[in-house]
Amino acid sequence: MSLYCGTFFRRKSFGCYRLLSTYVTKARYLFELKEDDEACRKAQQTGLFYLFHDLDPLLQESGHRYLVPRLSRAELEGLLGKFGQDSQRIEDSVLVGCSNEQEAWFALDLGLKSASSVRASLPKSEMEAELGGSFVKLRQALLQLNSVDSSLLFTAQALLRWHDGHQFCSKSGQPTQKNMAGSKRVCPSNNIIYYPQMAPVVITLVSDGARCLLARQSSFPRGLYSALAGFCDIGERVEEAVHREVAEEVGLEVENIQYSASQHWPFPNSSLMIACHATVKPGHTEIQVNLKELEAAAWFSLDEVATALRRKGSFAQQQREASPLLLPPKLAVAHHMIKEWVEKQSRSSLAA
Ligand SMILES: NC(=O)C1=CN([C@@H]2O[C@H](COP(=O)(O)OP(=O)(O)OC[C@H]3O[C@@H](n4cnc5c(N)ncnc54)[C@H](O)[C@@H]3O)[C@@H](O)[C@H]2O)C=CC1
Ligand SMILES: [Mg+2]
Repeated sequence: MSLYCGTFFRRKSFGCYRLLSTYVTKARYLFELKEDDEACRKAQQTGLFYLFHDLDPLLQESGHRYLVPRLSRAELEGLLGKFGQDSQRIEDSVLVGCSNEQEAWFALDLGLKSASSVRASLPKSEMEAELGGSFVKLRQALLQLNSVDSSLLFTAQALLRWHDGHQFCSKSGQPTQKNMAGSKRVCPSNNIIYYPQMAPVVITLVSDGARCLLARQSSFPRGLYSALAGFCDIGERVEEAVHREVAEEVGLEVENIQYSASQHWPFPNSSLMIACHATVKPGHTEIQVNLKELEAAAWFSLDEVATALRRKGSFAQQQREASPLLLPPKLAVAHHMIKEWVEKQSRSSLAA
């Protein structure tokens, strides 16, 4: 195999060369690590490790941003040794990605409570002192992380949480075993395989052609409005879930459902957010808020939404300034949809 401008050439069985892009090579490598425990164990020798403590990632403050440190195998073994743990503990880690050069990345939680003494939760503050960083709640750190780091940490946290919650087979009650990469767990007594799961959620930005509908739950920060979101029911198509959720939450019927984007969202569990735009039937714009689900919902004009999008400063700052409308952070798919709607409306009002 030779490396050429980030692209691999691989000999095919019938003798000619086929071009494999860096992306394809990476995808095939990750697939191999998930399927082959020995290959994954080998990758742990040269890989890098993200650390967590009870699902909080290790971060280092740098000005107004957070950096995400990664430990080499030698550094991790040194740390474990200081806390009386041997390197076997490294096999609890889960695979979260790899570099273009096939350096595998893993996440390891050293703070989860476990009945076993070999899997003891290591003391948080002593580890922080040793590592020169802090284990920070991911939700709190969201706005100070870049999008690449946050996406990796979202995946890592979701996978670690899933393993923590699936230690036992729901049929036999026996302990399940993780494969080396952490892409599944198996019950040795009946061979049932458990795979990490995400719950599909539809999130819909409803428009009446001139305004868009935004809503808030009582748990949202003061002033924050977002698009309508809801978990898909079992057996439902995405379109059906969009129709039902909008009807349930604001009492409206929608049409012209258009897919926009998707996002993995780890809070409070792992959801696959499926973002769609939709319109209401002409003349049918009267909102009837379901107060069991929402605190308020309202139509907002292009001007109101565009002004809120342009506003700079943190949530806390905007709340202090009593901004009339706060929107979800850039990292959330809801922000992306609202921005997309503003751009489309602005283009059509210019063209008119
Ligand atoms: N990334 C983003 O831009 C946004 C993400 N979200 C996320 O979307 C998710 C769904 O939004 P909600 O309005 O709360 O949903 P929702 O409108 O379906 O209401 C939540 C209720 O649905 C029920 N439910 C059904 N299946 C569930 C499941 N698999 N997990 C948990 N609850 C389930 C529960 O009774 C729960 O109280 C939330 O986790 C929220 O964090 C919401 C808005 C924006
Ligand atoms: Mg909802």
